[in-house]
Amino acid sequence: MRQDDKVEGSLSLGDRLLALFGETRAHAKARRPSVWSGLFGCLDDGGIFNLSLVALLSAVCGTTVLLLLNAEAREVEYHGYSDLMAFAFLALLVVYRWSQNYLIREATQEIELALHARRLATTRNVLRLSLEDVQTLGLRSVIDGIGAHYGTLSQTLVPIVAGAEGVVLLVFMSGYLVVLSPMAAALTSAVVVLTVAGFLASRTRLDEDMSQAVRSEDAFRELAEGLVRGKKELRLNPDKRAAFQNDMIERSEELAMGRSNAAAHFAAMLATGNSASYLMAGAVVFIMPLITGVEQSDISRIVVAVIFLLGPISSVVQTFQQVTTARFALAEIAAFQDQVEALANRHDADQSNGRVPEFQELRLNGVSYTHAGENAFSIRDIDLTLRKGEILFVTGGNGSGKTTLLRVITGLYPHHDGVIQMNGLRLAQYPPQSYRNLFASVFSDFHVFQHPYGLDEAGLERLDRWLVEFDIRHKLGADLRSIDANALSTGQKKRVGLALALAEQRQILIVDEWAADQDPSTRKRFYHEILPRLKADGLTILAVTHDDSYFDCCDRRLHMAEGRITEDSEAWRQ
Ligand SMILES: Nc1ncnc2c1ncn2[C@@H]1O[C@H](COP(=O)(O)OP(=O)(O)OP(=O)(O)O)[C@@H](O)[C@H]1O
Repeated sequence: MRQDDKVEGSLSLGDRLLALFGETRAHAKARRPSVWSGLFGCLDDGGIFNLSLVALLSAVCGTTVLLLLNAEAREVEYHGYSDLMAFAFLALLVVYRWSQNYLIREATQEIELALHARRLATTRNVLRLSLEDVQTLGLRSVIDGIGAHYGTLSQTLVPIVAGAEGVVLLVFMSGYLVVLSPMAAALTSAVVVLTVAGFLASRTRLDEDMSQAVRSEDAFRELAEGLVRGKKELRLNPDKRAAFQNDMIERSEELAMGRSNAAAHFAAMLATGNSASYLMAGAVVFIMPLITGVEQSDISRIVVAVIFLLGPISSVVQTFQQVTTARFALAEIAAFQDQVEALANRHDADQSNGRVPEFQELRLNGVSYTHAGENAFSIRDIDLTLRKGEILFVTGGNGSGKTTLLRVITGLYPHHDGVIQMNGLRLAQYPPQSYRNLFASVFSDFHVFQHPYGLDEAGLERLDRWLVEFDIRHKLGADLRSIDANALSTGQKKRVGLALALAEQRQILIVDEWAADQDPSTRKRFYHEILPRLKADGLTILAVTHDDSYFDCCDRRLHMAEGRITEDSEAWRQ
């Protein structure tokens, strides 16, 4: 089933079940139903109604098993063993098992599908975001927002659904207890009410503990990443290693404290809830006969009923922890979803893959862009013209703004000021996809995906040819639909990156210090053979380079310093 269609449309059963968790998403409240309207709204589509019927069936079976056991225990004394009762008992057990299994399976499946739809919608929105928005969100927040929090939530689903079923069972068994002994029923209700009240009273503290634990986890995860990424530096320098280890110990302690504070709260609740349950059974045996003069045979039946109640009570108490965890994860998911949605709606309404124009000329007049943050770096007053078939080099010192300029030109960053014209037509601040379709790029922080997305059979053939050309084909498997870039050196990976970019057959090629990691002969071939050949094929090339011995291999060179173009020189071939 495709969930995409459900995302914007009516609420699915899973969404309605999630609403029962208590949706905390601010603007979602307008769209989503309250717990009760969510519940009753479901009666229309039969979803929750069906699940409620199965939960009732399960509770009726569970209670009847208890009733039957109590009745049979008394009958055996007078009339002996009954085949019919034994058969009824087994039949009830079978139905009980089926209904419980069905309820948990169906409910968790529906919720997982709803979560899948949300994850999909958020992923879609993240794909719509501009590069600067994704950089603002940060890698970890994206990974958590579409991954980790969903994992946490998923782990709580089975216990929560089982707990919900426990609540229904509890109600039915309590009803039976009322019939047996109103006094015992009152004791049971008192225990349940006190446990729930205790949980609700400490919920704010629990939420704070959870937030603290999550913050500590984030900090620890960052360190754990450093443990792998910075392995070389740590391995070579014992002082660095010791200081890093101390930091890890501190963070780990913080994490342990955060987690154990939350666990301590739950433990106290669990222990109190369980002890109170046993106290309740004790009161039935030791105190009730003194107060009410109840008969011994009735006491036995009440005790059996109370013992049967202990299971659901304990399961409901344990569910509190899961519900808190689930609500927390859901709130984090919703907050991220809202943040991404707001960013995605702010601009870039263009989602079309529009017709790619025939590139003739790109002109920038007084263009500027400023990075986010305090004292952020800007590129300013950029004037440049790029014509079809040109090779344009951008040079300049580290941090002079070359990469930033390339990202503005490609539309990855919006231009904050000035005018960009393509073939004489002014571009919007966030240029449309049809414009971005002009470019293929190998930025210095490029990524090689596991699969060459976007390449059809003809594209794969082109990729194959370029890989052979760059003498890297033999390092990849026979089937280019799967690429393992982890086994490649930095220079080799860049060759694969360039081959992938060229296989896309775009009109403008952007390369950011591509040759920096290549051996001298490959570098020479790149500047003296590959670039001229691409130019001859009609490609326009925009390259950032520090290779001053090859500065003559372009048609024009722009030099940048402190975010401005300080030189724009033609005819470097003279
Ligand atoms: N995402 C970002 N957020 C904030 N500042 C940034 C960001 N990316 C780059 N900068 C800043 O912008 C400035 C220019 O960076 P840029 O990468 O454009 O320089 P560059 O000329 O390509 O440098 P290099 O030759 O070292 O690659 C730097 O001071 C950098 O710190």
